[in-house]
Amino acid sequence: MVVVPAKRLPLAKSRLSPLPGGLGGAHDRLVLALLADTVGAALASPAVAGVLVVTDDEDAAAVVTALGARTVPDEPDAGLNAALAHGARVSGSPAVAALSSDLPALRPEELTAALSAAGAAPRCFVADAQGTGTTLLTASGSELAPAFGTGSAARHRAGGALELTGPWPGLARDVDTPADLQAAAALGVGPRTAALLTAARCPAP
Ligand SMILES: Nc1nc2c(ncn2[C@@H]2O[C@H](COP(=O)(O)OP(=O)(O)OP(=O)(O)O)[C@@H](O)[C@H]2O)c(=O)[nH]1
Ligand SMILES: C=C(OP(=O)(O)O)C(=O)O
Repeated sequence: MVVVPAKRLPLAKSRLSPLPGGLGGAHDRLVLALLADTVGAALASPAVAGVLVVTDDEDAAAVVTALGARTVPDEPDAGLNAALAHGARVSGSPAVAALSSDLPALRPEELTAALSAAGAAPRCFVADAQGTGTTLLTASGSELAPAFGTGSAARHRAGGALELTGPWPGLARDVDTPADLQAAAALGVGPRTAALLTAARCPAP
């Protein structure tokens, strides 16, 4: 089971503001598109039994539910790691993966390969493109013990999780800033993010 966290849209991804060019004013729609493309790619991986999104945002919940994910309220309301631990508990699954919700360039094959590689150890993680953050943390027969946040790769490493590396540029490419969004677009993003970027380049008359 893959657990994906999502804050309320207006509060999430504050580093993405101000958005460039034609994307101005589209913050919530962009955050939702990033989430939906991430969840869509995860659901398309045959290695994924299901996706559970931990969120209190009704719009986000409606969109990911339509894609085939389950949702659960962020009952702890105590930050990202509490939300992930809650999702892992609620999932009831012995094999859980926490996946960042801002990976619009994620390809199902990348996640399939990373989850397969994760069989090598009880806890594994994939670092973000900068090498300092984490985009995927897996646990099988072990507590997830998420330690996401700035510098999380070092914490997950120090906590005994095995670092996985592979040809997974979309899995590593999290989007925190407008420059990250450009880098993701260069890799190729999922349909919802792509539609927003296209509309921003070619505004309706
Ligand atoms: N359910 C839930 N999700 C969270 C929480 N905090 C962060 N997230 C989600 O976790 C993901 C990664 O978190 P960050 O990259 O730190 O995101 P952020 O706090 O929205 O971003 P900034 O405001 O730019 O720092 C984002 O998609 C958030 O929506 C939380 O308390 N609960
Ligand atoms: C939440 C994390 O980072 P960011 O704030 O870059 O998304 C992380 O990498 O653990």
